[in-house]
Amino acid sequence: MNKQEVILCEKLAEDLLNAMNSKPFDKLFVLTDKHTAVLCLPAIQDLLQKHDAISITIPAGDINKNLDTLAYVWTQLSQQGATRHSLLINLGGGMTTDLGGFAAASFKRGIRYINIPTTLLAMVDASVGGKTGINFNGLKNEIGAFAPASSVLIETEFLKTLDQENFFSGYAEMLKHGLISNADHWAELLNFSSDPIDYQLLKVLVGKSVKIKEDIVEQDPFEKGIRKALNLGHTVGHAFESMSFEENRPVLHGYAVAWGIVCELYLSSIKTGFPTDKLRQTVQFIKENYGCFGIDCNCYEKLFDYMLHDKKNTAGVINFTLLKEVGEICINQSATKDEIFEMFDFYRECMGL
Ligand SMILES: NC(=O)c1ccc[n+]([C@@H]2O[C@H](COP(=O)([O-])OP(=O)(O)OC[C@H]3O[C@@H](n4cnc5c(N)ncnc54)[C@H](O)[C@@H]3O)[C@@H](O)[C@H]2O)c1
Ligand SMILES: O=C(O)C(=O)C[C@@H](O)[C@H](O)[C@H](O)COP(=O)(O)O
Ligand SMILES: [Zn+2]
Repeated sequence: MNKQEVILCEKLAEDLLNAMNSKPFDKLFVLTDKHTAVLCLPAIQDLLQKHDAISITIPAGDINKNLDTLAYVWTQLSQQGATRHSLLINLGGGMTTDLGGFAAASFKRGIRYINIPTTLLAMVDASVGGKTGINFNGLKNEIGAFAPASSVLIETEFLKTLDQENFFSGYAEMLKHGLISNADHWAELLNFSSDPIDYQLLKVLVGKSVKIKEDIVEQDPFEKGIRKALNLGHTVGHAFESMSFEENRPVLHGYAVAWGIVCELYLSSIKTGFPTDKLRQTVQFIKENYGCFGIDCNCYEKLFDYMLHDKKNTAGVINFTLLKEVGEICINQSATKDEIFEMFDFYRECMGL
C-alpha cells in the first residue's frame, strides 16, 4: 500500500493546493454531506472554483452509508465526465470519507482521492489508513476495500461547529488509541475537560491520536496482525451499532465503540489479566460521558449473531483484540459463548441495567 501523507494543517487551502498538484488530474470533484456542504465547503470554495470543481452532495448520517448513496455518487461521477485521471476530494466525517473513499476505489477501478476530515472521529481515525466501504445487509462496513487517500488534510478549526455528541463519538476512538498505546496518553485523555473545550490542547491530542493510528497502519496496512489493535471495542461495538439500526434506535459509531470497550476490557480482565483499577476508571469515564445502550438478556443471542460477522473472525470463531495492560495488546483472542454472555452481564451490571 502507498504511504499516505497525513498533514495537521496550519493553512488548509495551501496544503490542499499542494496535495492536489502532487499529480496531474483532469477533472476535480468534491463530495460533501448536506451539513458539510454548508459548514465546511466555504473554507475551500475559492480554490475549488478556480479548478471548476464539481460538487456532489449526499445525505448525512450513517444510515446513508449504503448502496443507494454509493450508486448516486457513481452516477454523478459517470454522468459528469469523471475519468480514471480525475480527482475526488472527500470533505466530511467518517461516513463521507468511508463512502467517498470506496466510490473512488471502485470507480473505473480506482481514481485518486484526498480526504479532508471534518469530525473529530474522521480526523483521528476514519480518514486515515485506507479502510473504505459501506454498511450492507444490516452489517457495518460489510462491503469495502483497502484504498488509502493520497493525502489526508486535518484542519481542526472545523471542530468548532461539531455538536457535543459527535465530539464524544470521536473521543471514544481517541480513548481506544490511548488504551492501545501507553498509560500516560490514556490518563491525559481521561483527564481532558470538555467543558469548555480547549481547542489548542485538543489539536495537540488529535495530532498524538492520529500518529498512533498511522504508526500501526504503516506496520500492517491490510490488518493481518497488529492492525487488529485498532479494532479494540469493535467486535462488540459493531454488534451494538447494528442492533441499534435494526431496532430503530440508532447510536453514533463512537458511542457503540465506547460501550464495546467496556465489554472487551472486562473480557481482558478475566482472560488476559487487564488490571481491575484501570477497568474501573475507564468504565467510569464511559458511563459518565456516554450513558449506555439498553439491553436485557433477551438481546444476548442476537448480539452474539452479529459478532459472528466480525471481519477478524476465522472459521466461525469470534476473534477479539484484548489488552493485558494499557499498551500491551493481545490479538486473536477467542472466548466461549458463556464468557461472552458473562461479559454482557457485566456490562448491564455496571451500567445499572
Ligand atoms: N475507515 C475507518 O478506518 C473508520 C474508522 C472509524 C470510523 N469509521 C466510520 O466512520 C463513520 C462515523 O464517522 P463520523 O462520526 O465522522 O460520522 P459522520 O460522517 O456521519 O458525521 C457525523 C455528523 O457530523 C456532521 N458534521 C461533519 N462535520 C461537521 C462539522 N465540522 N461541524 C458540524 N457537523 C459536522 C455530519 O454531517 C454528520 O451529521 C462510521 O460509519 C464508522 O463506521 C471508519
Ligand atoms: O482502521 C482500523 O483498522 C480500524 O479498525 C478502525 C476502526 O475504528 C473503524 O471503525 C473501522 O472502520 C472498523 O473496521 P472493520 O474492519 O471492523 O469494519
Ligand atoms: Zn471505529
